[in-house]
Amino acid sequence: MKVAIGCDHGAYSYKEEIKAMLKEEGYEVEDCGTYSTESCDYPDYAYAVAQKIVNKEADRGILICGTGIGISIAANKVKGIRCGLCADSTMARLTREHNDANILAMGQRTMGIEVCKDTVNTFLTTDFSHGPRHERRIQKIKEIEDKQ
Ligand SMILES: O=C(CO)[C@H](O)[C@H](O)COP(=O)(O)O
Repeated sequence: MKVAIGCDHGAYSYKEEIKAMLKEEGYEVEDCGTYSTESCDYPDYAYAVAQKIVNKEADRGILICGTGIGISIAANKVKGIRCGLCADSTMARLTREHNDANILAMGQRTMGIEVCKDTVNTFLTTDFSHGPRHERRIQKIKEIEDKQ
């Protein structure tokens, strides 16, 4: 599985730790930045990771900012992106099973690194549940996108 990862300055150290963990676990990782703690704008990295997903250059995305809020809002503006902001592995499991989320968002200023790592691992190893009710609801999300 190929994973695209991105962050802003507020989450640079977690991005580096998670990238190292994923490589150790055998994932192919594309680092979309940022590449330092210099102040930057989270929408730029949300867009970069989202483009990797919609262009099928990556299977899943991981985005991290201070809270995960801004970067998830930005990613969800891209048609075809379902970015779940998750604070633990239960949320990660449910956003895969119910929402078929293709990007996980988290916050470095709100979560511990070990919880983030568990959340990432659950997100990457949980399949969509494929129930008719979930598929119907995701179809309705797509219909909202098409109305814009
Ligand atoms: O969490 C975030 C967005 O939701 C950002 O990481 C945060 O707003 C950056 O703040 P600052 O520029 O003050 O470091």
